[in-house]
Amino acid sequence: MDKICIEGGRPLKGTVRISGAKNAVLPALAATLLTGGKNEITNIPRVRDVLTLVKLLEDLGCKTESFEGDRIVLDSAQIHNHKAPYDLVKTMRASCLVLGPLLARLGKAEVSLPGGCAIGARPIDLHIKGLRALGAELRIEGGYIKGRADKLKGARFCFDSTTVTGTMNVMMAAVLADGETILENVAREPEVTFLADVLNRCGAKIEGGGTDTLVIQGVSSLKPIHCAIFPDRIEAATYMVAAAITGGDVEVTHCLPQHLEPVLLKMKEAGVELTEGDHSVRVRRSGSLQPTNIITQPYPGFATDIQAQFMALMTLAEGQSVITETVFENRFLHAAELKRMGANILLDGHTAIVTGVKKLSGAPVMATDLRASASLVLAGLAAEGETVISRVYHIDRGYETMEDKMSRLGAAIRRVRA
Ligand SMILES: CC(=O)N[C@H]1[C@@H](OP(=O)(O)OP(=O)(O)OC[C@H]2O[C@@H](n3ccc(=O)[nH]c3=O)[C@H](O)[C@@H]2O)O[C@H](CO)[C@@H](O)[C@@H]1O
Ligand SMILES: C=C(OP(=O)(O)O)C(=O)O
Repeated sequence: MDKICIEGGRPLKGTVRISGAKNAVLPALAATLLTGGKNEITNIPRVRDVLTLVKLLEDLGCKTESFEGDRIVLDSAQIHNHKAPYDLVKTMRASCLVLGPLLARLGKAEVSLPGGCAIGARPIDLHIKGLRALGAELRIEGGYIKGRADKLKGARFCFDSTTVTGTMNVMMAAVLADGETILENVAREPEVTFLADVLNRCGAKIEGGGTDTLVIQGVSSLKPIHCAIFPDRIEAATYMVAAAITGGDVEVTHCLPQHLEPVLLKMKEAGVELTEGDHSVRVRRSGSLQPTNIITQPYPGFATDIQAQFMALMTLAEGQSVITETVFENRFLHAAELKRMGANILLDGHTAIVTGVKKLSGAPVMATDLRASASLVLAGLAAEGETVISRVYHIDRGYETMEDKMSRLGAAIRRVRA
């Protein structure tokens, strides 16, 4: 298994270009199952999850006509298989996004219960409830969700709590259902709104993207997708923290600051200097870091996917920060690894009390999930001495060429291949 080695203590300087959003491209790829032609998606990040989902779509019958650079042309005219097998689904949460489209397009689906980051139980009961409301018959058998739907019918459904991929799954099924569907208490993340826009440009009739209620008029077919993926807000936030934690000066370009408001606010509170452009943020820090408290929330709150990176930053603040994780019940696995580097973190249920220390020291640490891994890279960049991070396949799931981007900013970081 590959490792990443970092010699810390160098302030990062320069410009970094943000890639397309992993959590936006995955639903857009799954949505190609709903159309019956040549779909074209650009600004795709070359990350492991994308490659895995493309493989899964090919297994279902899609044909990759070309996948060069950041552009894919995927023909979904012939879908001959309705089974998403364990081997392809186990590593990635987003693979469950084929369930709604398969039911809508083929009237049947067998999808292995999804994997993804081990940050909580992550049930998919709300996906199932929503699809059942549209008339699908679903059961869990042998580790698979098995479903049939002769014809999906529009319905009114209220999610018990908000779910990002759950909203996407039910929305994708509803666009080809008979009649009107009203989905209440839906997720408002930009990735959900983007998916609704992409589908609308294919002929779907979805109103309410970005609000907590979606009203969907079913249509009989969709034209192929042509879309460009918007910038990854989590990657952007990660590089902003990299600049801040190393006391550097970095221009983060090709990003959308409006997707990052709570993070920008907290960085300012922490004493980081920010200069915002329309599609960029310059991040500088010369003074000390101040402690700040954060509470993760669904969008537009502070994203849980940035909690681990922010915790790394707060380990070096002058004082005590309280970090509360409300979205996932087990998303503090990075705390134990940060402590190996000298951080002072006390966990109490959903809360982490982080008391800033003067310095972190390089250490061997283990990546446990995607954003936890990013937080260890960030801590390693700031630490004295060498940090060796193992199990970095987690990073490869969601960050495009992270070592190259960090190296270009002046980090002493290298991958040791197994
Ligand atoms: C591929 C992708 O886009 N992943 C993102 C997506 O994950 P994902 O879509 O899995 O996250 P959800 O929004 O569904 O999860 C939110 C909470 O709802 C719970 N829940 C969810 C579904 C369900 O049927 N029942 C249930 O109880 C989950 O366990 C969790 O506690 O949104 C998360 C929250 O912003 C992000 O951290 C992930 O990066
Ligand atoms: C948790 C994440 O991914 P997944 O939902 O695929 O596990 C993430 O992107 O931070």
